[in-house]
Amino acid sequence: MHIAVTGNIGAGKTTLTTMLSKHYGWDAQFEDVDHNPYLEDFYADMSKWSFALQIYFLGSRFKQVKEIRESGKNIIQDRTIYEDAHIFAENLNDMNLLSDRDFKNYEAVFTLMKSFVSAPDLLIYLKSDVPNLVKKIYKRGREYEASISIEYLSKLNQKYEKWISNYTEGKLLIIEVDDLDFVEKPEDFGFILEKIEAELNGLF
Ligand SMILES: Nc1ncnc2c1ncn2[C@@H]1O[C@H](COP(=O)(O)OP(=O)(O)O)[C@@H](O)[C@H]1O
Ligand SMILES: Nc1ncnc2c1ncn2[C@H]1C[C@H](O)[C@@H](COP(=O)(O)O)O1
Repeated sequence: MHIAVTGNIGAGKTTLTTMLSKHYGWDAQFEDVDHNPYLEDFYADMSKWSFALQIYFLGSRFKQVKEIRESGKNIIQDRTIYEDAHIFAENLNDMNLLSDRDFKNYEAVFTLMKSFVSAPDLLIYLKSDVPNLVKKIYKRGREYEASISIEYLSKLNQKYEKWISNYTEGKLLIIEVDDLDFVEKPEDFGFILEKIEAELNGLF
């Protein structure tokens, strides 16, 4: 079984992925953030580094897709390859931080890769509003993310809403996380587990 957790920066994907992986004993796959050679430079100068960063994330996410296909294990994945293309790359192009020429080049590679990608059995979307995202990004305290603007987060949120409302590739569970503290409150984590198990009824 392949479950993926999706959502904007700071929504709680990594935290929930870690908790679910421990709870169910599933393998977890995380984004390449700490060893990412472009992320810090990207936040310092988005226009200069956007193409290099997108290609890097695309490659690392495709490697994960391949591992998921080959492992035959139950896996929970922190963010999907779809988000790189439909949320981040598209938004950078809209904001003129990724040129049309580079975006077309990127899309051609993504389209090729997509034919090898299977959708997760369940996609869990952590929906959050921008003030809460800002709070959580601040709480996490990665220095290079201090430059993330409200405008950038809002545009990403709009892209998420559009993408999720058209998502038909597999089962989808939307969880509004702003009033949930699944880190400190076991009952909030229990609420999420109940929702997941209802969606996966029969597969457990
Ligand atoms: N529901 C929640 N309640 C309380 N704190 C949370 C919640 N979700 C995430 N956090 C905290 O917010 C920060 C960002 O969460 P993280 O899992 O890194 O988000 P993401 O992977 O989506 O960017 C972390 O410090 C995490 O502990
Ligand atoms: N495809 C991407 N383009 C730009 N930035 C990205 C992409 N994928 C992830 N990121 C950034 C956003 C955050 O700063 C870090 C980690 O993501 P998070 O949502 O906090 O798990 O990488």
